[in-house]
Amino acid sequence: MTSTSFPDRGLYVITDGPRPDLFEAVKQALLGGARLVQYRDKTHDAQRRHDEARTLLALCREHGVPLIINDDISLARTIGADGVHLGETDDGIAEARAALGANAIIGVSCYDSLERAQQMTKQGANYIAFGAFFPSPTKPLARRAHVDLLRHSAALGIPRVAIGGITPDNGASLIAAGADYLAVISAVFGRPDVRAAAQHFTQLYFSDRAVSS
Ligand SMILES: Cc1ncc(COP(=O)(O)OP(=O)(O)O)c(N)n1
Ligand SMILES: Cc1ncsc1CCOP(=O)(O)O
Repeated sequence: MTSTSFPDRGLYVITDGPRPDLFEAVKQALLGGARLVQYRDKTHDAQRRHDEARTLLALCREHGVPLIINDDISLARTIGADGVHLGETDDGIAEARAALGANAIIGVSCYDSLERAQQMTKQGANYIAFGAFFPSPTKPLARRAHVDLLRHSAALGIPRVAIGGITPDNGASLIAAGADYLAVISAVFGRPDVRAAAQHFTQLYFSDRAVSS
């Protein structure tokens, strides 16, 4: 087992709902270089979510990669996950910090809003997420964001995550605009070779095209 720390950039993979090979898929993504994992499941009951998240945490720990729980501060606390991701309808940063402690990674969705990003940064978020930047097969009705938001939010001095319809082909433009992490569901977990898909994203961080503009 290696130690777990918050990486400074890279591929952020997010699980999405039921699949029989969930653990194998996440393992392949980790072998392909994923640097953050989020457990996102909006369908299963609490017991199943608890069991899956706990197994995923053990897997992530083996790879020294933080596990973030979507929406559910209580689940994150119960299993000792590394952090939580919060949307605008979830509990706030103060509740998450009180429950999870000073070292927890607390990420917040800011959608298309620089103002919300400023507020969340002041409140102590560890990262902010913008998007959807492209049409998302997973969340077709997701609010859309413009790539300029990544450029305009650089001065906040907080890690920035881009999400929504990201592929190896369009991801380089987001890294070039300032995205520290690319958060991806379908272009990794929807691919027949999850490890190779993750590697394609990982390579973007070493590519000449991923130079800030
Ligand atoms: C890294 C990351 N960014 C954005 C989201 C979306 O969060 P939210 O707006 O709360 O929507 P749901 O994920 O709950 O559908 C995310 N999960 N992760
Ligand atoms: C959870 C979420 N929030 C905005 S888009 C999205 C889904 C991202 O999934 P995909 O990478 O398949 O577009």
